[in-house]
Amino acid sequence: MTETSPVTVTVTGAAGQIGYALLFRIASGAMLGPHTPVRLKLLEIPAAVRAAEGTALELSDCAFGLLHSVDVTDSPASAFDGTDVALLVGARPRGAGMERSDLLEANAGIFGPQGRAINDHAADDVRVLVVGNPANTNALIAAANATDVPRERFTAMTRLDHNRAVAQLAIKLGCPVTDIDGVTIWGNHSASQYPDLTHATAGGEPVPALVDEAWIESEFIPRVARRGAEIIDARGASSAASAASAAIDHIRDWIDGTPEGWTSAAVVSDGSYGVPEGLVSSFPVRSVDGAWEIVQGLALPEFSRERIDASVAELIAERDAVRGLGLLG
Ligand SMILES: NC(=O)c1ccc[n+]([C@@H]2O[C@H](COP(=O)([O-])OP(=O)(O)OC[C@H]3O[C@@H](n4cnc5c(N)ncnc54)[C@H](O)[C@@H]3O)[C@@H](O)[C@H]2O)c1
Ligand SMILES: O=C(O)C[C@H](O)C(=O)O
Repeated sequence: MTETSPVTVTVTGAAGQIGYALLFRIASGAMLGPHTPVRLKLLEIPAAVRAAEGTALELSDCAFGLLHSVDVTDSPASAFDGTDVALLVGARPRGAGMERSDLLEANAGIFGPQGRAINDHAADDVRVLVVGNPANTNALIAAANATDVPRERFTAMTRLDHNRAVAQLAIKLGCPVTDIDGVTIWGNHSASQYPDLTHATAGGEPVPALVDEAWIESEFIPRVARRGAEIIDARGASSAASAASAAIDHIRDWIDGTPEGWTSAAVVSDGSYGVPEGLVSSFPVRSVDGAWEIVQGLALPEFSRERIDASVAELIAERDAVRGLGLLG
């Protein structure tokens, strides 16, 4: 017997790779816990609705005790009706000959209307995670088009980068991932991101004393920042199960609180660490009482400052490009 009322979760791009890896874990209770029933709403473009309906048939066949219902639609208004948790996964991938500005414009055509639909139809306490790339700027667009929803409800995913960084460090040190704390991803979910080990610890020991700087600069940082490309190269498709797992980690921690230490998430900047207010940038964060808080007071050596500034400069350029196209509402 379940103990709480159902939570409505909307997943866009539900027929895609990440959607397929994500939906079954949500329905099994991995995201909202073993006592919370789930109403799933799957949003797809018309051409992929049939495939999403196939996924819905499989969800039914799993006989998940927590799965209250599954609706499939191509209408953002009905997909976000009453949504408590919105996972915006569906996005337009970069095609041959597309410039970055074309990609931003194509995605604005998706995230602007979805932001407005969230504004008009979602639950008052909706939480939004943007996974579809360029995730930070797509979240900025969605938030700008949801003027009645507090901006802190819009986030973008850098938890996959965070998890990659923790895993790479644990491999290097030959320790369990659970020994690692204090890792941060700063900036954009792109190759410009800064995976920062300055404040990291392993089993309580400061990491900078355990690994040499050359490894951090020439192996760790590029490996984590370019891991997406490494996966595409090996798999012939972009990361899907690991992205789905990171999305589940992000929402679970947002609702339940971060266990100890901190994690990374792209949240709307309040000006902390000199990141311009309003940009959706990755920070060290804790979730307290159901809200993300940026961890304050970390010292930033020059090496860190330069890398954060470089990634933030890319976010500013993306913001200015979409603003120039009139896409920020
Ligand atoms: N932030 C991260 O860490 C991270 C990690 C991995 C992938 N991604 C990004 O996630 C996105 C999805 O990846 P994927 O592998 O699932 O891609 P995919 O191509 O397999 O699936 C994308 C799905 O989105 C759907 N879609 C497109 N426009 C839509 C719209 N307007 N409304 C609803 N659905 C729509 C498509 O029909 C497709 O089924 C990509 O942009 C990818 O780059 C982000
Ligand atoms: O890197 C990519 O293009 C895909 C995705 O954002 C990833 O980080 O795996």
